[in-house]
Amino acid sequence: MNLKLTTNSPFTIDDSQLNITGSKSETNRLLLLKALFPNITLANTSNSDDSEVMQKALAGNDEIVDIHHAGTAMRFLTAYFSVNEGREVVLTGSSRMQERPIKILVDALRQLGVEISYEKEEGYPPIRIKGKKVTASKVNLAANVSSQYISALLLVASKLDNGLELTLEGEITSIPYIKMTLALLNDLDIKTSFEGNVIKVFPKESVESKEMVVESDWSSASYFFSLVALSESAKITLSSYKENSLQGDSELVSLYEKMGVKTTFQGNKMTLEKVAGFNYQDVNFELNNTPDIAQTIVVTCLGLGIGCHLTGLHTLKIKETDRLEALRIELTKLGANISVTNDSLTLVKSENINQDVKIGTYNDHRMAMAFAPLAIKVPIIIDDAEVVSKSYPDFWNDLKALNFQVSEL
Ligand SMILES: O=C(O)C1=C[C@@H](OP(=O)(O)O)[C@@H](O)[C@H](O)C1
Ligand SMILES: C=C(OP(=O)(O)O)C(=O)O
Repeated sequence: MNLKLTTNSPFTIDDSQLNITGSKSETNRLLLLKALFPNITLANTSNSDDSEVMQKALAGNDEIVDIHHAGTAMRFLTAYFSVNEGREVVLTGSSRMQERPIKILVDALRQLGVEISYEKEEGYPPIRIKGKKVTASKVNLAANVSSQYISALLLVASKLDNGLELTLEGEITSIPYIKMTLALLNDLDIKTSFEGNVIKVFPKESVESKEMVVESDWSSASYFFSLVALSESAKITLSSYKENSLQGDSELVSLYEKMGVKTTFQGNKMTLEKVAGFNYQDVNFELNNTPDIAQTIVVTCLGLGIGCHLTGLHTLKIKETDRLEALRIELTKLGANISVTNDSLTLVKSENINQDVKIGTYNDHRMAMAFAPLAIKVPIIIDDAEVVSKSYPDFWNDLKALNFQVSEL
């Protein structure tokens, strides 16, 4: 489905309200923890495809489990099935998922005595897992490729007889996601420690019954930070968000202050407002902690006519697509002067943006959503627009509610 996006000009948003679905990251952690500790209950869970496949995989008893494009489901379930004694599964995914490396996690689980083999290519899904009782408790693994390998081990650790001690090697990437995992374990009174490059999780047979309420998704909120930044004037209130969030992408507040967006909090509501008369300057951001908002930010900069230099982007090439290359190709189509390296991106400021460009989305929900706010500046076409359902199924309806004209081509 191709969608053409346009807006009135100048584009203004009066005091609009939106309720955003639960965090995909928090939800997929809590779905696994609920499988280990069935007496916890969950509220405000994500309605994303990724959480749906996670839920289905945990509820089923299939010999072949297909998690499609869901990276956290692939990684977290690899650990889950590994410690599920007596269960043998083949864990697979989309063709792109079969290009996203999992060797670091498989090697770590093999250190713990788990039997895992590759069905196709060495180092990549699909993998065959023979679950076993794990008594080993020490493991080393590289921490500079994906934090999800670490979170996967941490999530199952408390159910191991002797807990788990992880020694992380190299620079630790996407740290806020590791901290999110530990915070959720701590919420369930599971004892952990994180000192230097060593993380410990202590054994815990059972937890107190408790309702775990998922905060709405900050990565999904990023598209409204961009939309407010690009508007003539705008005020949008989003729920339900916390000022002190477990999600690293809450850094959006300070990042978008530098692009003319003021954020205030009241209870579980977050209000974004365009700052009138803002003095825009080129921006330089280090995004090692917040990789998922890189696409949002660079498109905002293009729309504002400012330059940007973004670093800490080394994980982008192994996500839903090679996001650096996808950005370079699609921004070039819009007339942008863009260059990328293995871990950075530079946009030279420009006033001109080509209109009616068809944006390729590469099976990547964030390519579709990051480029959508640019319709405030020029008419734009989004190819394969359904991809948004990976994390935010209601995205196009929410844009329509903000007076975007969204028409199917
Ligand atoms: O743990 C998580 O929920 C996630 C971790 C990040 O991946 P990396 O750790 O591979 O950067 C992020 O990109 C992804 O959207 C969700
Ligand atoms: C990279 C992402 O998710 P995953 O790694 O879970 O596929 C994302 O949502 O941007």
